[in-house]
Amino acid sequence: MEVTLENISIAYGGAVAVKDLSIHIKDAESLVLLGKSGCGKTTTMRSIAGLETPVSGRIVIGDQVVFDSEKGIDVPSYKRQVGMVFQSYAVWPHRTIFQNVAFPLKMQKLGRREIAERVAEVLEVVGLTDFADRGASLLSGGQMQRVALARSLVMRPRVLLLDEPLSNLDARLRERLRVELRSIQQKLDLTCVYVTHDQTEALALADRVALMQSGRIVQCAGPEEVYERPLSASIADFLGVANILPVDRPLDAGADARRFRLASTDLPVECGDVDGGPRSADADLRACIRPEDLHIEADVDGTVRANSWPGVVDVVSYQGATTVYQVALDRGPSLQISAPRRLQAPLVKGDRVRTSIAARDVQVLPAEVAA
Ligand SMILES: Nc1ncnc2c1ncn2[C@@H]1O[C@H](COP(=O)(O)OP(=O)(O)OP(=O)(O)O)[C@@H](O)[C@H]1O
Repeated sequence: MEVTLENISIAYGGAVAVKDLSIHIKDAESLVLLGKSGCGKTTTMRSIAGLETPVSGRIVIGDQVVFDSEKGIDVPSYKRQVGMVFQSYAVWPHRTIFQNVAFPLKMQKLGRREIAERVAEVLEVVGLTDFADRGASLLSGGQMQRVALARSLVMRPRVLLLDEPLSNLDARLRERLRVELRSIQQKLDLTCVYVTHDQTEALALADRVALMQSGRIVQCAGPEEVYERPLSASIADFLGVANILPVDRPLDAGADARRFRLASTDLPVECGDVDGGPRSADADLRACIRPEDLHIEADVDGTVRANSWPGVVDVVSYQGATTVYQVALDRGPSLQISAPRRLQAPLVKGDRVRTSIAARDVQVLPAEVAA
């Protein structure tokens, strides 16, 4: 079922939490709202469920207008046929899994046989068929979250809203359930809106990621696009690009829009030719460099070239599959470099090294997306 938000604004007292937000979610699409705490993700999602009343705008689910500030339409939450799964499972410990999942259908006064069939169907989807008669207090966190999911799915919602549903689980379980959730969403062709501040989770679960900052969507695209081509340095930062370095234009840049130097240094840097390079009108520019794109090797000559800078190893942190180095560049900032474990002649703190990067792996971006 499609969902459309048009010019939604939501305020608490005088403070605006969501600003003139518009987005169209396609049928069977998984849209992830991603952003820092307080950016308005939950508030946006709750407005779809009818748990927040926008001050202005329009919300349409399928062909039903569920909210329209101008026409005074505000369909109550229970009539919107929207399912919700939260961080806390809200599972009743003294009931069996079957009873937990059957509860909303009982409230709808469905017949015994239909309830049994529908519960069996969703327990199979979430992989809990063999646990139907088990008391909910005996479940692990991951199983409880699956019960909560089953209880939402059993209502056959038109849209499923998930608010950080995995954040109470340990890292390994979270990874597993992430893949399971994605598989269930695709198998059932569910339209989902998923809220998280975890970028890995967002990329893994999304058909499209909507990045939010201060109540606005600042970029909305497929996970690969968002990861490979963030629109601003602050988005890149949020997506885990560890080296964000202010840059200036060199005096001799001439017509070459790809040439810069790291700010307050004489270290030249060249970026790739993505979309013709950064616009010269953008004043506050940052070079965004991923630690895994930087190359590190022992150095003897100490010369400075474009994208090839000498420095000294400050920190070595062995991390299993990779080793992370912090290198203080000569007359420049520190860089974080992640090197594959086997390709490396051992380097230790205090070693003189050269760090280099291909121009295509340097993105020069404005600090923020223009408001
Ligand atoms: N009930 C409320 N009363 C007053 N202000 C609120 C209320 N709920 C949210 N806010 C404010 O609205 C803004 C957006 O909050 P929201 O919960 O949507 O952010 P979020 O991105 O989901 O953050 P988190 O990841 O921490 O849940 C925040 O500044 C928050 O303090």
